[in-house]
Amino acid sequence: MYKYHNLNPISKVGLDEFTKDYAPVSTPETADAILVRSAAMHEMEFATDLKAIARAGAGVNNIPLEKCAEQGIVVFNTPGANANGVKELVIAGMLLASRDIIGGINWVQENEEDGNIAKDAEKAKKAFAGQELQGKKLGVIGLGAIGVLVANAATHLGMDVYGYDPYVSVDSAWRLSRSIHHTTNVDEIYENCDYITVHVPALDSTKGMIGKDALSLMKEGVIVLNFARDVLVDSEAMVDALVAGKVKHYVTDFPTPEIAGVKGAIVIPHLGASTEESEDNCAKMAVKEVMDYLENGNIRHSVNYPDCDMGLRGDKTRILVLHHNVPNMIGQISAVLAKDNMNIADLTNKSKGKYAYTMIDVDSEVQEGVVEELKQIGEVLRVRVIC
Ligand SMILES: NC(=O)C1=CN([C@@H]2O[C@H](COP(=O)(O)OP(=O)(O)OC[C@H]3O[C@@H](n4cnc5c(N)ncnc54)[C@H](O)[C@@H]3O)[C@@H](O)[C@H]2O)C=CC1
Ligand SMILES: O=C(O)C(=O)COP(=O)(O)O
Repeated sequence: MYKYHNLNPISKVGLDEFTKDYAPVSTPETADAILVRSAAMHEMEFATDLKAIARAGAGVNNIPLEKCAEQGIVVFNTPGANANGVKELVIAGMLLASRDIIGGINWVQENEEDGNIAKDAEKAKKAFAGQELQGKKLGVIGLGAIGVLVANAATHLGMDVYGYDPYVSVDSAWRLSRSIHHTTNVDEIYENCDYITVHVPALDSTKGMIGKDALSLMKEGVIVLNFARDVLVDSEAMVDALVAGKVKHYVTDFPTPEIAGVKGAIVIPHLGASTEESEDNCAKMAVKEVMDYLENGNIRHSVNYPDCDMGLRGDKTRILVLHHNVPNMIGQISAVLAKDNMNIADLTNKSKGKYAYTMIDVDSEVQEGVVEELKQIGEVLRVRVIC
């Protein structure tokens, strides 16, 4: 029986994918796998039983990826599974920043007792007029699962869309509408666009990317949208730009004490992926990833180990070795197996950055002594045998 622990509430539709071989546990200490959304895991200590963490979502900045890799814990995410939910809220964010929908609705609520409200609304409405999206320039920074959907949708609203992503994947490039202008210089977006939306992960290289310098290049009255992570935008610089009117609206999905309440900021409490569909999609994908890893050792959509797939285990014994990506690992691993006269039926080795993964199917049982010898190989981080 495998055990899993939910660190955040996870959609039941996803959890229903677990077979009868899986049981939830109320604390993470005995879990084989943890399912998580945005809960902060950086301060957590991980028990030795823990083999996998699945982020039901995209951003993994709440998880200590390297610490997990060093402990042989594979971290998964669910790329694209909540992208449509975010895309729709970004479009809503653009509309909220373009028309004073919030001001108008507030006016109606404040005047709900007014028996003459229909007539008074016609007089009041000029205070809430706005602009249209059609014909405006939109810059999309980061053309991954979300950025591509936002860019394509915006073209259907009649926007003139510019995309920037120096690491764009082939898949994303294929999905991108041909009418989107590809730019290789992000400054072009800052200088020319009326709306700028950021869809990059929070990395050391992206933190603070929308700071004083970027803001100074932008057009007067620009609208900036951030549905990716708070740290991408330098709060102090953004508050100054809002106060000065340089940025007309900053629409963000990430409330912080610095930004909440600042005039011109439209702040949403991290609702991008909070739709039934996104929650179900993410949970289903996360559960499937966990089951395939625990039962077959296959890794798909990991963010700290290479993807590696040998299909269903069948009647073979499968040895899984998580190790550093250094020379002579396969030689040392197969030498241990050869010493014990074990026949390798199939072997796959993949690497990703500092880490690598070797999957081996053997025809015979694996003795405990062999597992111990494999663990003794320097640079091996974890050995698991499924039989
Ligand atoms: N508000 C919400 O509820 C949600 C927020 N997110 C956030 O949005 C981010 C993006 O999500 P996805 O599109 O699903 O991820 P993704 O991994 O599909 O796309 C990210 C893209 O950013 C690009 N990129 C990386 N560094 C860049 C840079 N310096 N400049 C330009 N492009 C760069 C990558 O090449 C990739 O194409 C996530 O990392 C997460 O932080 C994701 C889902 C929900
Ligand atoms: O998937 C992401 O990166 C998100 O930001 C969504 O977060 P959530 O699962 O709604 O806590």
